[in-house]
Parts: sequence; C-alpha cells; structure tokens
Amino acid sequence: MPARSSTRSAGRSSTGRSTAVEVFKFGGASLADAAAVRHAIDLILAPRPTRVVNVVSALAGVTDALLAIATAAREGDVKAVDVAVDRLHARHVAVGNEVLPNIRARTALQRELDEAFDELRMLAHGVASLRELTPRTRDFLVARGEQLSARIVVAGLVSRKAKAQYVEAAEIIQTDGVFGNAFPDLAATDRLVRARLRPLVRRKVIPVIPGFVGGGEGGALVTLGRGGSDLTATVLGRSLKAERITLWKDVPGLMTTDPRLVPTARIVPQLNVREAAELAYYGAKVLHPRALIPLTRVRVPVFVRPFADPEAPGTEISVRHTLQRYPVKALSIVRSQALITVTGNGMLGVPGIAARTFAALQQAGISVTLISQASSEHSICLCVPSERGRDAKIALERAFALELSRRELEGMDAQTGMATLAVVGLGMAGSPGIASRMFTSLSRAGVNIVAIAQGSSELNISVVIAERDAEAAARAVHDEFQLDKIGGGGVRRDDRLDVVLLGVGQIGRELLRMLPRSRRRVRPTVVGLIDRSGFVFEPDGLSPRQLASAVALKSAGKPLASLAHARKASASEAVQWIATHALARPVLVDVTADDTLPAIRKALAADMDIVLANKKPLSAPRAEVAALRALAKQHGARILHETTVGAGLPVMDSYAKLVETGDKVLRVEGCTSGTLGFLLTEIGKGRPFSDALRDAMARGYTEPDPRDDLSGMDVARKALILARLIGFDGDLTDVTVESLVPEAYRHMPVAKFKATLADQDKLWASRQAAAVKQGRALRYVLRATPRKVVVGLQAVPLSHPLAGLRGTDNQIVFTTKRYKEHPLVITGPGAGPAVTAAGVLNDILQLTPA
Ligand SMILES: NC(=O)C1=CN([C@@H]2O[C@H](COP(=O)(O)OP(=O)(O)OC[C@H]3O[C@@H](n4cnc5c(N)ncnc54)[C@H](O)[C@@H]3O)[C@@H](O)[C@H]2O)C=CC1
Ligand SMILES: N[C@@H](CC=O)C(=O)O
Repeated sequence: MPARSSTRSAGRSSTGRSTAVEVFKFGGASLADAAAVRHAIDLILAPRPTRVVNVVSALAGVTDALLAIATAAREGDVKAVDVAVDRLHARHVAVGNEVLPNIRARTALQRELDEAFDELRMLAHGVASLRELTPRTRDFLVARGEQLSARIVVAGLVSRKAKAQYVEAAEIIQTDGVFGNAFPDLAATDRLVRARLRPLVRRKVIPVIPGFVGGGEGGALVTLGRGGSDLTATVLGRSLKAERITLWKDVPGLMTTDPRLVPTARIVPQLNVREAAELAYYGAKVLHPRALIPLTRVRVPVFVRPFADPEAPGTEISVRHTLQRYPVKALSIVRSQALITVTGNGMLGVPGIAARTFAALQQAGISVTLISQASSEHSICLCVPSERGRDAKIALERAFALELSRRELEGMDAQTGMATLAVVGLGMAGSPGIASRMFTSLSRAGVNIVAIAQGSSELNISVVIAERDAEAAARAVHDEFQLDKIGGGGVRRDDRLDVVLLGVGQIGRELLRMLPRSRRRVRPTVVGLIDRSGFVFEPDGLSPRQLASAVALKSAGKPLASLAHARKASASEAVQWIATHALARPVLVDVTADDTLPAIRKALAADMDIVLANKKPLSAPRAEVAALRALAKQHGARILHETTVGAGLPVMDSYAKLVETGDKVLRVEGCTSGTLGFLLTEIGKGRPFSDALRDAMARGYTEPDPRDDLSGMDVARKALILARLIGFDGDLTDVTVESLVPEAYRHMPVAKFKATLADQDKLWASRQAAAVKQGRALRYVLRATPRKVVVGLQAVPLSHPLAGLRGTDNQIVFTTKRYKEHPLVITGPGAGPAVTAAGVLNDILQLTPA
C-alpha cells in the first residue's frame, strides 16, 4: 500500500519524541503452521516508522481442540483427554522446532511448552474426576491456545535478535468478568496499558499478547467470545491511540458479500465503522461483532488485510465515508433462520406485548436476529436461529397462554428454512428509492419477501426470505447495486468516465487543459494523476483547482508527491491502489515515455481501458505485447493508441477501417517523425541544426530525450507498431535503423548532449549540402512490410511526394489490396502538444457512451 504520512502518536517517549504505534493482530487461520509463524515474524520485523504491538490468536484449529478436551474432561473421558493433549503438545513443539533455528532456543521453548501442557493435562484430569466443568475452568483451559502461540511467536522474534516480550493479557485487558463472553473494561484497560504496555513500547520492546483473553474478578482468566482476538486488538489500539490496527486475516478484506454465494463479490476498499459493525452483526464472519465497539469514539482506523498477500490493501474501516456513489456497500445473508410470528387483534394498542415477547425469549436464552412489527400492531415477526425456532414458539406460547386462551392472540407461528438478507450502507440515509430498488430486484429474481425490517438509522434494510432463495436473492441485490464494481473495475455507468492520467508532462498537461472543453454528453472526469514521484487521487474527480495546482506544479518541474494529499508510490502501486476504488468506466491514459508495462498490466487486471501516447508498451518484445493483449481480452478492456503513430492523424483509425471492411494492408511507408521533419525543413532553409533542434524541443515536438528522435528509435517504434499490425513477427531489434546521432554523443547524459548541440551543426549542414547538390531533399523514411522493417535517412527527388512535406508534417502511405495502384495517403502535422493531446482525447472519447 502506498505510504501516507500520519501524525497520530501514542504518547511521548522519555526523550520527548512521539512514539507512533500500530497494532497487529494475527488470526488463527493465518497462523496455521511454522511457515505461517515465520511469515508473521517477517511482517512484524519489516522496517516501518511505527512500533508494533502484536496480538496473536491460537494456531489454526487449536481453540476447537481445547474445547473438545474440555468436553471430554467433563464427560470423564481421560483417555480422549490424553490423546488430544498429546497431539496438541506435539503440534506446538513441531511448530516451535521449525520456527527456531538453534537447539538452545528450541530447548528453552520446549521447556515452556512441556510445563504448559503438563498443567493443562492436570487440570483436565481434575475436571474429569469431578465431571464438572465450570465456566471459569473452561475459560482457563481454552485461553491456553493463544498463550502458547504467543510464546512461540516471542521465541521466534527473539531468535531473530529482536527485543520481544510475552505480555500476559490478563494483566492488561481488564473485563467485566463474564466467563466465555467477557467485555473489556475500557477505562481500567487504559490505565494498565499506560502503566505496563507503553513503557515497553517506549523501550523499543516488541510486545506479543495473547488475544481473546482478559482478566476477570480476582485475577481470573476470562475469554472474550469466539473471534475475540479482534476485540483484544481494537481495545489495545484504542488505549494506545495507535496509528492503525491491522487485522491480518485469511481473507482479502471485507467483501461486498460472501463470494461463495456471489462469485463477483469484491473487496470493499473502505467502510465506515458503523457500516462494518452492522455487517459484522448481520453475519459477515470476517469481523468479531463487538470488535468495533471500543472504536466508536476513537478515530483509530482498522485495516483488514490478507496475511498471504501483505502488499494488498484489504479494507480500511474508519470514520471516513467514501464510495458515496454506492448507497449500498455490502450485503450479508444469515441462513438457517426461523421466522416467528405473533398475530392477533389483542395486540392492538396494548402496551407491553413486545416487551413480554422479548423477555420470554431472553429467559429462554434465545437471541433474536431481526424484528419487524406492522404499524397496525396486528403482528410481530422476529427471526431466531432455526434450531431454536421450536423453543421460541413454546416460550412465547407459555408467556401468552392467557391471551391465547382468550383468543386475543391468534397464535404463534414458527416457519423454519428461512434466511435474512441485509443490505448495509451509510449512503442509504436520505437516498430515496433504495428499498424499492432492492425489492424490485428481488421480485425480478422471483424471490418472495416474507418480512421486512429497517432501522431508523437507515443504515440497513433487512428482509426475510426462504433459505432456498438465498443465492438468487444475493445475486440479484448485488447486481442491482453494482457491488461487483466496488474495489476496482469499471462501473458501466452512462454518466461518467474516469480518467487516470499517467504522466503529467507536455502532452498530459495539454490534455488536462483540453478535457473540460470536450463536447460529449459524458465529459471525462480526471480522478487520478500519477508521475514518477507518486499520485493524487480523488474518487469523485479532482476539482478544477486541484488540477490547476497540479499543472502549475508540474510545469515548474516539481514532483506530484509535493502536493498536499499526494501519496508516494511507483506508477504500478498507484494504479493498483486506485483500482481498488469504485470507478466508472476507468481508463488509464499513459502519456509518459517510459517502460510502463507493469502499471498497464495492473490497470488491465482491474478492468481498466488503456489509452497510449507512449510507444514503448506496444514496441516491447512481442511475447510481452501478446500477453498484454491477451490480458486486455480477458478483462474485456480496450487498448487505444492512435497517437503512437502520427500524433493526431487518423492512422490507426484508417488502418482499422481498411481491415474491418476486408482489405489487406501490404506495406506501409512514409515519414512519421515530426521532429525530423521540422529539423530537415529548417536546415533546408539554412538554419543551423542546434538552433532548429532547440526550437523543436521548445515547441514540444521531441521526445523527452531528443536523441530518441535523432537516433531513429522513435520512428523505429512507430514502424514496429505499424508493421506488427500487418503481420511482422519481429521485435525492435529486428528493425533496421539508421541513427543520425554520432557515436560519441549517443551515451552521454542528456543535459550534456543538449549543451553540445552546436558541435553537430557542420555535420548536418554538409548532409544538407550533399542532398542539394543532387537536387534532392532529405527525409527520414520508414518502410514496413510483413517481412522487413527499415527506417533511415533518404535523399528523395524533389518531385517525390515526401519532398513536399513541411515542418512537422507526417505522411503515412498504406498500400493495400484495394489501394494498390493509388495508395491511401494520410498527411498532416504529426507532432506537438496540441495535435497529440487532441488525438489522445479522441481515443478517450471513443470509450465514452455516445
Ligand atoms: N510530443 C509529441 O508531439 C508526441 C508525443 N507522444 C508521446 O507522448 C508521450 C509524452 O510526451 P511528452 O508529454 O512530450 O513527455 P514529457 O517528458 O513532457 O512528459 C512525460 C511525463 O511522464 C512522467 N513519467 C515518466 N516516466 C514515468 C513513470 N514511469 N511513471 C509515471 N510518470 C512518468 C514524467 O514525470 C513526465 O511528467 C511520449 O511517450 C511521446 O512519445 C506521442 C505523439 C506525439
Ligand atoms: N517526437 C515525436 C513525437 C510524436 O510521436 C516526433 O517528433 O514525431
């Protein structure tokens, strides 16, 4: 992820400097084996400006194994306990041995593990003798998983010469003491973090804390509920006022929905804390539902990132509200629900019916996932997990026995085989028509809605549907709100086309000036600017003011990264970052003169179209170009490059029209260098080479290094692009090129070359004189056939059409099956910012809807 400077700090160090902290949490599914533990250690030790406090879950599957040991113990099955303890013990030792490089470290860790498992076995045997498993003992047993993985991670860090320390969670995270589902006492935890954790961080110690565990009354160990390590991380992040909290998970981020249900589900790049909390509550398994509670008043962003791909940005959860063009950002489905309906006229105007309903369910220990009441008060609907449907019905019948006997209530109905579908998004508030779009899409998919609920916060709308319809419903709603476009890819909307400009040089700046004047129903919106230093990006479009200051800055030769809100990144990092946002028909416009293939590949992979003025990507080795075209095809993206030959002249367009109508181009000839055309015209008038070239540079005709023009390489690239169209199967190295740069000037720094131009004046004057003597004109000519490509200087008779070219005029001559005796000729200015930017703009406009 591209770096962005940050100012939050976790307090002052003894030296008075601020100590910026971030919290890492490694999930159990990530910590599967020794390789994974080593990977976690690499991530912790990677250089960064912040200090890292680490929270670890148990190794994958260990919590379940510990729960099974607790159950076996309660049932008195000592044999099963021993087998399971031995297995877990051996697994931890094996992981430790693989992680640690030397015997001494291994022996020390093994001693700790032996002690821990002896204690575990003793405790489980005690439970087995008594056949009683108290919630306190259960928590004590289960907490061992996190404690052990933390010990292994610490040992691994120490073996890599890091100053790491195991920190007992119960000594830091204070809770309300509820066994099995404790919630942190935030104020008490703040105090302990200040007293015990911060000093370690200031001393540059790397703390490793078992997640999921806290301290209860009298120092008892308690657990925070399944997935509670997320909560440990957010509580610590809050108390430490961390820069950020990163939850390393085995998923790529928070998705628009479960990808097993909807294969086009995407990663949501950013969610507001309220949206993420809502999603977690409505069954998105990635996040612990209570994990975000500590952050409601504290602005610490949380990143859910893939452990397997640490470069990927994942999902940011913060107080920001971005992606505003998506009123709905995600949807979740909770399966296996029972819909309980309480119906009857006796409910009308009678206070307390709802209260008694929920009290009855609470007493039966049944959690309610959705509530809906018709305003007529004739019925209350609620959802509970399917397996509790019968219990819920019985509990309610008992609670309302009197009303039922008097027929004030008609009855209780429990309908199993249901699912709830909830759509979530802050943008729903105040956007009319969201519910109607949702219901219409469901109706189109043939899905019957059984009940509806919407909170007054308008953060979500939930519907109850038959479970068998869950997949069709999820797909329909996902499609309706275009959620497959969140997190990259082009939203095929009719009213926008988002431009990401790679290169803000002469052509780029001219294009930015021209874009607002384009006359199409859909005017392209510039959302991103990228140069070598970094990028600026605004998903809703950079404002005219932002664009003007970027143009002014670049004209003054300064890097984009010096702008406020800019991020430092390479071009491909920038494209990757930008592509994780929801864009409308995004197009990457490459107006650099660099090897930009990596950035272009990233863009294509994110379904972006490409417009090139840069010739290098298409004159790369043929295998790379073929792969690029294949990638474009795979993603349904287009690569347009009219200006790579002839600037604004319709060269590619004419070629396409010829072949589309069944013609075959046999050869292409002509002059395609504006710079050389201008130079030779001016020298022909008696102007010195150095003077004419400086003028060409000032007018924006030349490549950034004018030797690209003088050496013939720029023409060779154009020739190769044309030749490949007509079947030439070679590379740039197969093009015969005549260079006009004397050997001594070919490799010197460009600045020195520009400073010594006058040295070549005589050489050019004599070339010109020789041509005049023969009654000819000098022209730099290309000739391309499917078998051969040659570019070089020629003295053409004055009667030759090429001799008539003036200034930057290019001429491209297509000899085709149809245009054989009289070839098709395209002539006109072939260089300069205005004509080139206009050509680029034409390509962009081709991508807009008519
Ligand atoms: N000048 C002309 O008449 C024509 C130019 N072209 C092509 O247009 C392209 C741009 O030309 P100019 O604007 O004159 O060049 P320029 O040198 O003025 O601008 C190039 C810009 O690209 C940026 N850049 C270079 N490498 C980059 C990278 N790796 N990542 C991000 N940004 C990078 C530079 O910082 C600079 O701002 C060239 O490829 C040229 O061949 C095509 C047709 C005509
Ligand atoms: N430098 C090039 C610009 C267009 O491609 C030229 O002079 O033709």
